[in-house]
Amino acid sequence: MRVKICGITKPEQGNAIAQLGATALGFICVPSSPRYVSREKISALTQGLSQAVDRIGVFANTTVTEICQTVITTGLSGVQLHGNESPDFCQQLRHSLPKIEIIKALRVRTTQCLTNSEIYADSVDMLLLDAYHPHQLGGTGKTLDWNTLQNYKPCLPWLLAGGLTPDNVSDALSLLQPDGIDLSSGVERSPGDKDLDKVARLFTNLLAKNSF
Ligand SMILES: O=C(O)c1ccccc1NCC(=O)[C@H](O)[C@H](O)COP(=O)(O)O
Repeated sequence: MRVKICGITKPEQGNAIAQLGATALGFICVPSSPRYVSREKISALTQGLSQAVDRIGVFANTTVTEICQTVITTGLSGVQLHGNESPDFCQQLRHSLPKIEIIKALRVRTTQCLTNSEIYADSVDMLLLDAYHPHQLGGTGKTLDWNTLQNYKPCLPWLLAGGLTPDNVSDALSLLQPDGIDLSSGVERSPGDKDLDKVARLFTNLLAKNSF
């Protein structure tokens, strides 16, 4: 199972989290986020990382040009679209960056969002389900209603996000079988400052559940 830890801002924490077992690290490229990192910062954060670890840039409601420039200057391996990007936008991006993984995040407000996820079938590689918050795009610590996701069988691989912590991840994975999980605030001391003890506990709990 993929384990993505998002909102990395410190090189020593990114390296330690990769060593603990994360298969992907996420870098927030949304300027309004407290976890925002510039292109220069992303390059510094990814410099010593093993090539086996995916480097995902998280964008929201920006342009294809901005995303392409960031990917090219930093060497990101994937892009997560966390705003209101349409399938058409995702297609344009895929055309411009054919070798880059594209993850479309859906902030699930109603079960209709889950049905609508099919519209991305031909334009992205993976979906990420996150909790909806009226004023924040991501990193909210809010959980989804896992019960409503029990019959969710999307056409694409998917990541479960939203309020996951070392303590609740086993419960989530008892109910759901995502292709991976994504955590941010549940393994932090404060926004952008990851707590390595919490990350270690996450992997211990995943191993105990045979999910990793
Ligand atoms: O984390 C942010 O600050 C953020 C800001 C703007 C867009 C997306 C953002 N995060 C995206 C993520 O992938 C988070 O990991 C995801 O929302 C889950 O966060 P959490 O509920 O804190 O685990």
